[in-house]
Amino acid sequence: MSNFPNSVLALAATLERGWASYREQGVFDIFVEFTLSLNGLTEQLHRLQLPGLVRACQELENTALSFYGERDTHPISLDQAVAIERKLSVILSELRRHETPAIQARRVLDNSEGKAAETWNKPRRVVLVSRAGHPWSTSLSEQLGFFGFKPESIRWEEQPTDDEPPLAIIFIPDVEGRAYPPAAITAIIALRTRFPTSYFYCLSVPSNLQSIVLLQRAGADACVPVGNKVSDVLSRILDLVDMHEQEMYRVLIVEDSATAVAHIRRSLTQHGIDSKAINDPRLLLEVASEYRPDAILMDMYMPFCTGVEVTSALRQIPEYQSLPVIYLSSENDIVQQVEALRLGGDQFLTKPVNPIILASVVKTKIERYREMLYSGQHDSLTGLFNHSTSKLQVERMLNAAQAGGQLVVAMIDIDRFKVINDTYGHPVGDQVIRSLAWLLRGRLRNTDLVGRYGGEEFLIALPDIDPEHAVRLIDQIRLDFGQLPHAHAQGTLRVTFSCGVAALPDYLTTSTLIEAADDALLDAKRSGRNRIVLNRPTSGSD
Ligand SMILES: Nc1nc2c(ncn2[C@@H]2O[C@H](COP(=O)(O)OP(=O)(O)OP(=O)(O)O)[C@@H](O)[C@H]2O)c(=O)[nH]1
Repeated sequence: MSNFPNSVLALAATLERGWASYREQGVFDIFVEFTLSLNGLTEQLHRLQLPGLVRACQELENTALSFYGERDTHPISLDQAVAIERKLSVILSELRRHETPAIQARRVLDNSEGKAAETWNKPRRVVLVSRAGHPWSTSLSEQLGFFGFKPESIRWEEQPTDDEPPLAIIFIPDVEGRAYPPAAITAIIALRTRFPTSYFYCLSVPSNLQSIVLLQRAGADACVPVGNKVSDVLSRILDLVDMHEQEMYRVLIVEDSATAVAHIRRSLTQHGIDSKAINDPRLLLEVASEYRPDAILMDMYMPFCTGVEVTSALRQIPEYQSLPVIYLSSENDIVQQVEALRLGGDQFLTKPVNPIILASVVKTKIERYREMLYSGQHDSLTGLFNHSTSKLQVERMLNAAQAGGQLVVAMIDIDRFKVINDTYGHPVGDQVIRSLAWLLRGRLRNTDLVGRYGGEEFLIALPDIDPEHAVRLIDQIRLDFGQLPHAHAQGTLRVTFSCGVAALPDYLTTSTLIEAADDALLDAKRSGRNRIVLNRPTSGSD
């Protein structure tokens, strides 16, 4: 399990220990603890974008919850314990199996110059299953390969040779829109049994409940309806492995009671939520600007001032206007509670707070808050950072680069894009933009910035790499993009892009770096397009 973050390893170990001690003592409270840590593990896996493992954990959670009962129904029966144990051991052994770097979405960049190997987005294995080789299998395989996946095509009756669970299995029926025949269901069950944690897609499923239920029972996670195009399927798979790993939720607790803090932090940790506590509200702004919380748990009555006063002051500061604030108090007076909410709080929880309610309120508030932040910072067509956030990110990367550090900025623009729109229509143009976004996201490291700077223009920034190395890397992406077939009503078309590059220390500020990359892009366009130009000033810097 060494490649998982420590928090996942710790939760998995807690889960295993928790179950062992429940089996020994059969006590209800230990069973509750066990389900709590299971929920925490599910959250963590969700954040790591491991849908198969999430699914397995959710199934176990459902089974455990169905045996929850009351204090006097514990210990549960042997049959029930065995049912839990079977599911638990699948999860734990799958976690251990991921010792290989497969889950890390990293790829080792070519190491031809004897440089230390750098970790890049690793291609992920996707198994395509069809009976006698299907045109979709060939086309999906080709496209997946372009986006950095490792496709493997097999027949219904075959099994993949590699024991490592693939990221996804895609089952393709012979005939579109017909109920899956028994032989297909048998093949799905066999694959699902062997790879319980891979994400399982069944394509061209007729839109009737009977077919969908049958496939779900056999093990399908997603039934893709008839009529979906290859690009729709591809987009689902790319969404599945969105390389941007979610950061842990962060909660700042403002509470003067050390006992209450310990209690709250314990509940949050069990749900995979990070927290920090301060006992003096006067420290709030300083700590918040450094810790960047996703929510604040605010005690109502503290020695220096009340939680309501702090919250209404916080709401005066633009960057904290929509940060969720949840009050904690033993206040039972409804009028006081309503007033507290009117003055800027989002929710009121009465102490002592039930740990499950606390975690679920915190998670719901944070999810909404992050969604709101996400839509303000991302472009809806590609999911990439939008113009202003991309610039802000370059600024951050620049600040993070230590003296003598490296940062390469590149501006990419699709060639003759107007002609593509005019000839094939806007939807085809949109798909070309999305394809380039996917390709860049799949090929670059998690630490690199990929933003949509304008209509058909992308801004990327790569830290810790020298300009020549970055140019070679982007140039390879350029060559591969030029080979990518884009579907339109009459067939496929090929598209190219041009790119301009500038780097530290030739240019030292965000605006000069971007301008220099833009100038180089203009040179690339002027000198014939479909090329990359590095802006290297002959003397000095800006
Ligand atoms: N389909 C689609 N088109 C867009 C989008 N945003 C901008 N465009 C179009 O992109 C085209 C950009 O065209 P130009 O700036 O003239 O450049 P070009 O045709 O790519 O030519 P060169 O850059 O000189 O190679 C315009 O026709 C815009 O309408 C978008 O989100 N979707």
